[in-house]
Amino acid sequence: MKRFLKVEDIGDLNAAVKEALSLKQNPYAHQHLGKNKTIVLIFFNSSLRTRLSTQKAAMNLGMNVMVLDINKDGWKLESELGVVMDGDKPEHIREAVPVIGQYCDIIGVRSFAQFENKEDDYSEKILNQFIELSGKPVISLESATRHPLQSFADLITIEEHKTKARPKVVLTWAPHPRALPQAVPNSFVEWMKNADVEFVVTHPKGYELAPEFMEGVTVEYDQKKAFEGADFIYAKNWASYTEYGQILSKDTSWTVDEAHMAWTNNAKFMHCLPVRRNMIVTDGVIESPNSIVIQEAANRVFSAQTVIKRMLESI
Ligand SMILES: NCCC[C@H](NC(=O)CCC(=O)O)C(=O)O
Ligand SMILES: NC(=O)OP(=O)(O)O
Repeated sequence: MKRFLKVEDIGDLNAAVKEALSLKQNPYAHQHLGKNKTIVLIFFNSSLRTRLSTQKAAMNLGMNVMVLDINKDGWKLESELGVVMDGDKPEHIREAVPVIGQYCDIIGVRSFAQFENKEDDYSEKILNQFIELSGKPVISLESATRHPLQSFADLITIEEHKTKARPKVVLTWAPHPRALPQAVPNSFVEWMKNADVEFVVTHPKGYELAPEFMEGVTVEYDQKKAFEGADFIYAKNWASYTEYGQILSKDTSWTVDEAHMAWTNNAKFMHCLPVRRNMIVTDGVIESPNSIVIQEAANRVFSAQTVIKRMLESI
């Protein structure tokens, strides 16, 4: 595997989940695979889970791990061509990325949507420069449009907790004080479309996700109808795609509380975290026995470990 940016990169989903669950059973079975191999994790944005779980995954495989918070500890990077660099950015991404490539065997990069320009975000301007210029396999640690390690962990978690062959999974928008990227919902849609689940997305009007992700996906604007019969509720906020990066609603009637969960088929509650309590979800729901957010975060190690293992096997 040369890159992990989207669902197609992992191939057969059942095989991938099986491999992840086998690594979960025996995390150190391949600890010699990564000997004398180095992974560099570059963060343009904050992280708790992705940083720690990806480090842990690489360490389980015996790799050396280097992590750089590029905005805090590196030089601020210019990414435009033709700029006279007389401002606050001392280094160009076109030198920085090939240099990073000299120091490692695999690169992970986190670079969120910046909401300045929809085309720049949706063309994955930053991530693509890592692919183009590093000369090394690249793993997305959440890009402008996708968060595939999260969605892979979500799928593993659904597989572990489902009580029927084809569960109903509902992605629900929920309110938030800030404008958040569409990466997590886009990716979740992409993975659920390819999984054996009944999948419904619910959100207020104006929060339609990009058509390239939503083709063939059921949208139910009535949140109660969407929740009826659900086995998994996956909550997430995102800012508007059509009115790019705008907050159109902070309607707290969309907050997932006990009354919402009562509409479901005793559904499990999921969220990628970090989550703002009593905006996205109430204390009661996230602390209830049906909340599987910690198990979901735990599976981040095994989604990452599956991907890194496959990359090491193909180096
Ligand atoms: N990696 C998981 C989610 C990361 C990011 N959340 C955030 O930025 C939350 C920040 C806040 O709550 O202020 C997102 O939605 O894409
Ligand atoms: N879920 C997730 O990616 O968390 P972090 O942003 O903390 O890495």
